Amino acid sequence: MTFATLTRNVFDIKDLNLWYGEHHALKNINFPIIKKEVTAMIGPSGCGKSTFVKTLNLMINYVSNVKMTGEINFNGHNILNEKLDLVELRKKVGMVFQKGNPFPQSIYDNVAYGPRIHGIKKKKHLDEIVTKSLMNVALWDEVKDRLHAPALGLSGGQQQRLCIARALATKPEVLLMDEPTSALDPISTLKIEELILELKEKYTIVIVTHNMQQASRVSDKTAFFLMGELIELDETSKIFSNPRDERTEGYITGRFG
Ligand SMILES: Nc1ncnc2c1ncn2[C@@H]1O[C@H](COP(=O)(O)OP(=O)(O)OP(=O)(O)O)[C@@H](O)[C@H]1O
Repeated sequence: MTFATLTRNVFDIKDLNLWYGEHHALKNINFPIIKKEVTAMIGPSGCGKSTFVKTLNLMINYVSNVKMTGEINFNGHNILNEKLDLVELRKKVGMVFQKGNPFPQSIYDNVAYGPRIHGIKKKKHLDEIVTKSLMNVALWDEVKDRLHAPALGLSGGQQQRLCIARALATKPEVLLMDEPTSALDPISTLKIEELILELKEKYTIVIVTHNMQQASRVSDKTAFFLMGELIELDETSKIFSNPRDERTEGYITGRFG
C-alpha cells in the first residue's frame, strides 16, 4: 500500500515560507488538506490567501523573484524538491479563477482543450468527456444545442461553470478556486455553491472567499490567514461559533478586515 492510500491528506504543507523579493508573504505555514473535503480560506485583503493557493499547483512559479522554503507534500511527494512534470501536476490540481476566463473558442473546444493536450484525439472520446464535464456542472441543458458557439457569448455565471467544466475535464483530484463567485450575481453564486457541494463527493476543493457566509455554507474546514500567517484552521462550524484565537473572532465578527 502506498503512502497516498494510507493518508487522508491530499496535501500536507510543512513550515512553508514564501518571499516576493524581500516581502515575507507566507510565514511558517503548516496546513493539512483532507481528501474530499472543502477547505475555505478567509482573511483580509493581502493576507496571503491567493499566494498560498498558487503554491499548491506551483502556478506561483510564473511570478518572478519568488523564494520558497519548507515542504508542499502532494500525495506524499514534496513538489518543492522533486523534479516534476508541471503539466501532470496541474492536471491533478486544477484551478478556477475569480472571473470565468474562457478561451476565445467554442464551448466544446474550451472543455476539450485539456484532454487534447493530454493526447486524447478520438472525437467519440472527446464528445463523451465534453458531455460529462458539462453535465457535472449543470450546464449541459443550457448549451447542448450550441456547443460550437463562442464561449464568450455565455453569461458570467455560465462562463464560470464552463471554466469549472474545463478544469474537471482532465480528471483532477483537487480543484483550487480563487474567489470563484466574486464577479457573479446571487443566483449564479448559489448555483456555484450547490455545485461545490456536489463536487466534493469526488474532489478535494480549496476555495478562497471573502464571503464568510459562503465559507460557512460550503466548507468543512476553514483557515483564517492574517499578514502571511495561518492563525487558525479548524472545523468550519468551530471557526464561526467558537474560534480559539481572538484575532479570528475579531475578523469574523467584523471588528477588522
Ligand atoms: N507578484 C507579487 N509581487 C510582489 N508582491 C506580491 C505579489 N503578489 C502578491 N504580493 C503581496 O503578497 C501579499 C499577499 O498577497 P495575496 O494576493 O496572496 O493576498 P490575498 O489574501 O489573496 O489578497 P486579496 O484578498 O486582496 O486577493 C500582499 O502583500 C501582496 O501585495
